[in-house]
Amino acid sequence: MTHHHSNTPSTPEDAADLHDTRGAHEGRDVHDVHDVVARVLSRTGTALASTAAQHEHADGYRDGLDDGALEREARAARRRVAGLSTELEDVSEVEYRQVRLEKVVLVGLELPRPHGPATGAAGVSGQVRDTQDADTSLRELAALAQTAGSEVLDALIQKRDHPDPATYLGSGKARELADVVAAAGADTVIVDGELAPSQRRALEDVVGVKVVDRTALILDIFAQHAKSREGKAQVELAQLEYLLPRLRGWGESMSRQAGGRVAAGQGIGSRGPGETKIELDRRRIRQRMARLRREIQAMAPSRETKRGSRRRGAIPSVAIAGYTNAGKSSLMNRLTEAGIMVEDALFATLDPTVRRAETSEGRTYTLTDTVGFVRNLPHELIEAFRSTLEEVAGADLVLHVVDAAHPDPLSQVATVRTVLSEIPGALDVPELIVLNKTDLADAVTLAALRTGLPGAVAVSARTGEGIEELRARIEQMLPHPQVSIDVVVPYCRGDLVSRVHAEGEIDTIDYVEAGTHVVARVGAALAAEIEGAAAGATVG
Ligand SMILES: Nc1nc2c(ncn2[C@@H]2O[C@H](COP(=O)(O)OP(=O)(O)OP(=O)(O)O)[C@@H](O)[C@H]2O)c(=O)[nH]1
Ligand SMILES: [Mg+2]
Repeated sequence: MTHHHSNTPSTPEDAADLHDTRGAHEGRDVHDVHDVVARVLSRTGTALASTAAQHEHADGYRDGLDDGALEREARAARRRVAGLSTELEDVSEVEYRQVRLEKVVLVGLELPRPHGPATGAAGVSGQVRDTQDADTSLRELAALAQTAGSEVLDALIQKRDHPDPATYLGSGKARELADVVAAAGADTVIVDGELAPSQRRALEDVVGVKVVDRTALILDIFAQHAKSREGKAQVELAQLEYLLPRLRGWGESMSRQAGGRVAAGQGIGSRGPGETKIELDRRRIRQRMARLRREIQAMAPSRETKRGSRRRGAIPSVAIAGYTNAGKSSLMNRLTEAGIMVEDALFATLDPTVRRAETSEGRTYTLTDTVGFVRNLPHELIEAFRSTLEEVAGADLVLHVVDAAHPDPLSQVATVRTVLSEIPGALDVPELIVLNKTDLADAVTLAALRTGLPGAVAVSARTGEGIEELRARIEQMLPHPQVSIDVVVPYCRGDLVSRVHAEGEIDTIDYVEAGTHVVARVGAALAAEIEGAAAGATVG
């Protein structure tokens, strides 16, 4: 991948370039909207109903097989089959913006840091940081594109103060991009940012191939990876949310068309005043979104119940969070010996997985793997995945996994914290930073990270290095059971003694005639149960 760096500032001609090119698109857009909206809305059922069968099927085979291997195989197959589309992928086709199996050219802007000095006197170090940042971001975009199944042919970065309102890139750079695209034989351009519908159209006009933005790319990956009913519904909701304002863009041209019809004496009274086809579509999409929201909400209670029962049983919960590809699933596998899919791809995990694990003292806790975070995570997705992300807010401890071998781990940490700050309560949960991939990270970087992130534990999920220390730190940081008991549990209630071993902290244990004499600290619920059993024994 070559980077064409350019310091060319935007020129006045960029602004002059703002000619209206919409006329050329009108026919195509109108056609697509009819097609696409019809297709979206004619789908029988939603993700919920139509994937239920597939889901049951998967459930039947779940245990005893390596989920990871099966899912990896499925994904590889999906990547090989062009045009194979599940109903969810239809939604991204709405934007005719599917990204798999395409040959792509990436383009990014190198913008001044938002909180840095505003003028050119930014200073050398500031400039260097910006260049690195643009680079890291573009490299990540390349990884995202590959994850979506496309082939990255080339990449381009332009340095600007702000995106061009008309074409995102300056017009000169856009023409350069057109040449690169033609020379490379690419069929798609992916922009490392979010494009307004008009920018996308204008840029498409210049480069002559389809243009996709970062948000659409991430949505596409999520659509490919969503597996559970809830995950699918969440992604569909996010896609419709992304689609809605873009329909409005098309709607303007369609309203003009409708206006023409009205002027020509057609269509008056056929619908309410001003009610165009697009408004009707928009309303129906909103209705569909409302239904998805209801469905997602209806799925939430089962998770609430699960969480509630864990609470009542006083089993502490630990959530794994972190940037995508940091090694969250690998760490989960290490800590639980579970077969969760690990892949060198972004967003390998979309559905929260809960497993049982034990601290160094043998205390049981639940461990939840969560969806990875990424810079500029589309807000549509944060919204749609809110209930999933709330797992983090409900946990007793967050393991924040950091890829210590990444070129810029600290900005990944900042991104993760920004996303967490959007979930009420998530920042109040105690956080343990886990510096992962120590087998790859160099010693100097690692030392710097330990200084920058005091209290962090360094591990390698791959080699197992540091895992014992991590288990010990988890033991320390989990809430400790508060109720002291000093009881004799009758031998017929061995189950209660087992629970003290799993959930509580035992000071002494010995065996007397009446039963097991336990001095320990346990949760309130277990304490009550044990007292009851002990009292019952005394009375009986
Ligand atoms: N060398 C090395 N590689 C690791 C380590 N931990 C994870 N990896 C690799 O990093 C890649 C990503 O690991 P995952 O566990 O899938 O990462 P994740 O954070 O779950 O990623 P997403 O679910 O995609 O957000 C895989 O190729 C792993 O094999 C480690 O300690 N050392
Ligand atoms: Mg994962």
